[in-house]
Amino acid sequence: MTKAAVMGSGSWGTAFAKVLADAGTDVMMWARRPELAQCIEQTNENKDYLPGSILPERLHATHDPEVALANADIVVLAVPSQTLRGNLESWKSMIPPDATLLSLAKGVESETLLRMSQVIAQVTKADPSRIAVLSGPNLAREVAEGQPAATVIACPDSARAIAVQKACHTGYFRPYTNTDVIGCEIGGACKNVIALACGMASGVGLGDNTIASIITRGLAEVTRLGVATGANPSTLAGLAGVGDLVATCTSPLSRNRSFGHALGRGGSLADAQRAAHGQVAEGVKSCTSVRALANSYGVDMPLTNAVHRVCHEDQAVLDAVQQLLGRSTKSE
Ligand SMILES: NC(=O)c1ccc[n+]([C@@H]2O[C@H](COP(=O)([O-])OP(=O)(O)OC[C@H]3O[C@@H](n4cnc5c(N)ncnc54)[C@H](O)[C@@H]3O)[C@@H](O)[C@H]2O)c1
Ligand SMILES: O=P(O)(O)OC[C@H](O)CO
Repeated sequence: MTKAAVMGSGSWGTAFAKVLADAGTDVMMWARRPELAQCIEQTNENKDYLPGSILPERLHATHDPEVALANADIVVLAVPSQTLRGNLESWKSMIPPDATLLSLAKGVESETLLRMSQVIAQVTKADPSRIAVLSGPNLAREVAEGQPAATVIACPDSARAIAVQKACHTGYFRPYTNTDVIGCEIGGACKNVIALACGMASGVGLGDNTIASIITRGLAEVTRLGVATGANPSTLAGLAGVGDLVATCTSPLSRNRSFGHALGRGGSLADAQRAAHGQVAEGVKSCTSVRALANSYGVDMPLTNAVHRVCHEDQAVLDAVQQLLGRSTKSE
């Protein structure tokens, strides 16, 4: 029997732990707060992050990372991208030496501009063949409800990707394998920034033509960055690229889109943060690191730059829209 440790009990950590358990994998979830671990263990529900979703009996929770990680075949990293390094520093000595390390986080580290798989390799010294990422159109609430969804598991070692695929394949969750870790990670981190832009546009009252234009031109700039950093462009035309962009940019369930919407309605960054109820909208921080990464490769990302100006340079959304439309014309 495959054993998975899911390190992080937020919305996606919990929903993905449920997928693993539904697929027949033994799951131990780690929660940062002892009271949340106890509540999940006693009630089979994560009342803070996924209220109303009943978790399978074979899913257990603990506050002790040593207990969670013991004998794990798959270690699922389900914490925000900006805390992953610190978390791994405290967990690395407890991680079984041959476990596959699977990242769920969608971001680029602020200080180093590293993707999550690079952070994992740097901190744990694990060979990259042991490091996998999972990314796709996977809004936690829908997945927890058992609504059909597909995803991508990318790992340089195809045998490990297939083992993870088996561990999380259910009647409603369909994972595809891939070896393009870079493409999946760039797609996942950048779509959050583009979803902020879509939320901002809808917040100021703009309609579907605008949203479709942002998604399409967003995909163009994400693909430029992906190709520059070594991704296969076809990955970005797949579930981890266009698939996740469409889900995140159009769904009211997306925290990034909702956050952008609140800014577009005239709220401050602090207001939008309060409305997120402590949940992470990764694009707010990743717009800075994605912009810096793009600059370091000489890649033009006008939408990402606009999101950065609104989030961190106090530009009004309508001024950002005007600035984008005022750029010189070019071919598609
Ligand atoms: N929610 C989704 O629908 C979804 C889907 C796919 C991917 N993701 C990605 O998965 C990652 C995790 O997202 P989530 O939705 O579970 O986030 P969340 O905000 O719902 O939960 C984050 C979890 O991390 C914990 N946490 C926060 N700060 C921490 C710290 N310093 N140390 C340890 N734990 C800390 C919180 O207690 C919480 O359990 C993000 O990168 C997100 O982009 C989310
Ligand atoms: O709620 P968001 O904006 O963090 O997006 C959730 C997922 O990444 C969608 O695939």
